[in-house]
Amino acid sequence: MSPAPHRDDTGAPWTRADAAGVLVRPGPGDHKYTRGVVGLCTGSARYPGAAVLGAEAALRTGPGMLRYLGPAETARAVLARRPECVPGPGRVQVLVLGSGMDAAEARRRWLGLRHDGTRAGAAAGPDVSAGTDGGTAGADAVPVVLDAGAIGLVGSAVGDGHPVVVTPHAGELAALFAQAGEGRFGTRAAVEAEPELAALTAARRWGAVVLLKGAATHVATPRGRRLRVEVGTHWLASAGTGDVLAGCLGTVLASLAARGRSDDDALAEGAATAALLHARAAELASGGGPLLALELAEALAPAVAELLTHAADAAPAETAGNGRDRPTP
Ligand SMILES: NC(=O)C1=CN([C@@H]2O[C@H](COP(=O)(O)OP(=O)(O)OC[C@H]3O[C@@H](n4cnc5c(N)ncnc54)[C@H](OP(=O)(O)O)[C@@H]3O)[C@@H](O)[C@H]2O)[C@@H](O)CC1
Ligand SMILES: Nc1ncnc2c1ncn2[C@@H]1O[C@H](COP(=O)(O)OP(=O)(O)O)[C@@H](O)[C@H]1O
Repeated sequence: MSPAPHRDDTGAPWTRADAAGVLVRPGPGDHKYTRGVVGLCTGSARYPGAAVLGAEAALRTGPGMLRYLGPAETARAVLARRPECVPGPGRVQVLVLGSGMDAAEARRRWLGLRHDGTRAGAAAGPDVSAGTDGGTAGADAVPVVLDAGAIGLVGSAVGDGHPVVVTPHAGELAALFAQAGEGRFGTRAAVEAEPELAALTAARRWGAVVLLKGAATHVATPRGRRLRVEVGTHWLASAGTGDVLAGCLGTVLASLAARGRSDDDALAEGAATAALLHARAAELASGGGPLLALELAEALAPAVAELLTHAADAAPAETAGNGRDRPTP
């Protein structure tokens, strides 16, 4: 007999109160390294804009630090827009890989990160193998967000012991299934017809948390937990907004990892929280009309502020008992 469903097992909407429990306001005891460092390995000569969008989004969501781990020419574009970004290797709490690159380039970058990280650690490489305590690959491997060109690396990253969130749109998830020879969800139409089931099937198949993008966002874990985030506005359906989501997600997960939370439930809650921030930022940036992806990224900061204010104002009963950290006032 299957266990009785708990509240989230039905794919219930992830609410502002739920999301508010995931974010924290920095306190007097914090410094940049207690708040979470995001590593972005995104963008390419073909798609430098994706790196800029992801960096803007990660920074506007409020990390302690953002490291950019891509090639020099793309780093120049990122730094021209955001001098706050720190280029080059160093310890990170989360790695975001793949936005704005094809599968071959994502694989090359992934192999390079693994090689540097395992061989020389934080001093010489981006150190994707070591967690907050500088441990070795396996239990301490940092959480990884796999987007766009990197989605096909999910088996490799999970196999290496990384907690993984993979962020496909319907076409990318269909391609992943098709490459694995699994026909049921091998077309975009099939994924779009049953998005929640497709996300859940993928989460179980690959042992990763899946965030399936679309008109609604579906998050699923390998153990069957499902969360759903409704869109703020359909103006969000434009090029580059997925790159923004990946950056935002990196920061939310880095904050959780810095607090010692990178289990699948934490990743799923972080993913749903990033989707909710993204949806709210879209409403703020759109104001009822078209939005640009860069403006969407900028609107993440007020979306975070709004959520933290909501958390501070919420009655204790609204967030008590859900097992999550309460934000510090
Ligand atoms: N600013 C930046 O740097 C940005 C960079 N970006 C980066 O680009 C990379 C690729 O991302 P993506 O999701 O677009 O690619 P992908 O999954 O291969 O989808 C291709 C599918 O689309 C379809 N298709 C194409 N044109 C179509 C049309 N006119 N009308 C209808 N269908 C059309 C096409 O169908 P087909 O032509 O084959 O029938 C195929 O199925 C990725 O790395 C991402 O991060 C983006 O985030 C944007 C901002
Ligand atoms: N019809 C829609 N209404 C609202 N949001 C949408 C719709 N279609 C897609 N989105 C959202 O827009 C974003 C697009 O991401 P993605 O497809 O990766 O685009 P890109 O690769 O161009 O950045 C996702 O967050 C997705 O959930």
